[in-house]
Amino acid sequence: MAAKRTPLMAGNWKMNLNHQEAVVLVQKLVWTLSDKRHDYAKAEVVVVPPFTDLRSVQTLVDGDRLSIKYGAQDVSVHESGAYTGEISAGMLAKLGCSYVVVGHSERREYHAETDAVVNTKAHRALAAGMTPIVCVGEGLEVRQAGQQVEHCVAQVTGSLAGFTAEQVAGLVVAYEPVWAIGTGEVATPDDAQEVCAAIRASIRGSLGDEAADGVRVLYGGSVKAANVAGIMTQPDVDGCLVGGASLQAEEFAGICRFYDMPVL
Ligand SMILES: O=C[C@H](O)COP(=O)(O)O
Repeated sequence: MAAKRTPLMAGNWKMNLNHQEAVVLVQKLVWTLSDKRHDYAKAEVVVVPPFTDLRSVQTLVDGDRLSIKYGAQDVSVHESGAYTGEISAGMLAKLGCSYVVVGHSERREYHAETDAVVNTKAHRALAAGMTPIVCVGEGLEVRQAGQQVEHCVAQVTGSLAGFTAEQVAGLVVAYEPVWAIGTGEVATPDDAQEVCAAIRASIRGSLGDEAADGVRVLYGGSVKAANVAGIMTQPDVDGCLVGGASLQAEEFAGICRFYDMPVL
């Protein structure tokens, strides 16, 4: 019998909102979810603010015993030392982060992160007690050549190297087609399912049922409250990694409550 995977809705704020704005957004989000009687068993809710906001978010979440979790957008490949500007996994764990996004396409594109770098970051996060959200996804040219499955499976294989089946069962992989990020161009539910299913199948092939049935595979790319329900009907999509729409409390709360949204 396959493990039941709790859906996960993670809001990646990217380089938006200072620490004061972060507190306001988290308060609004939690209030909206509570007003709508959000069932956290139906969707885990995570915010992923910039590093500079994390202490304020931690204070709010801990002080008010909020049910949401939070994470970081990146982590250093190094454990500690003379690496100016870097943030270590230990520092993020100390701030109470549950998750760390690694290998986002914007890091791969603007900071030339390879699968090997992403793999090291994922290991750093897990070793510090946090769950990596390992991002993969194809650009437009790859999609037009019909190579999206091979491309994403290769990224997953490289990015998850060295993890055991038991570890992978607790990880999160996010499929984000680059052509759908911030463009308003959302992949169809079938597009999302095709690649998410292929990722799970490849994990099943290499690490077995425990890893494949446990790992949560998210979709990301122009997700909104209006289109989330259709995406979430797909059997291999376990949640969403949301960018722009996570900056608005009402909109992100609607995404978290995908189970009450109409399938359009
Ligand atoms: O991390 C989030 C993704 O890049 C999606 O961003 P978006 O929802 O603004 O398209």
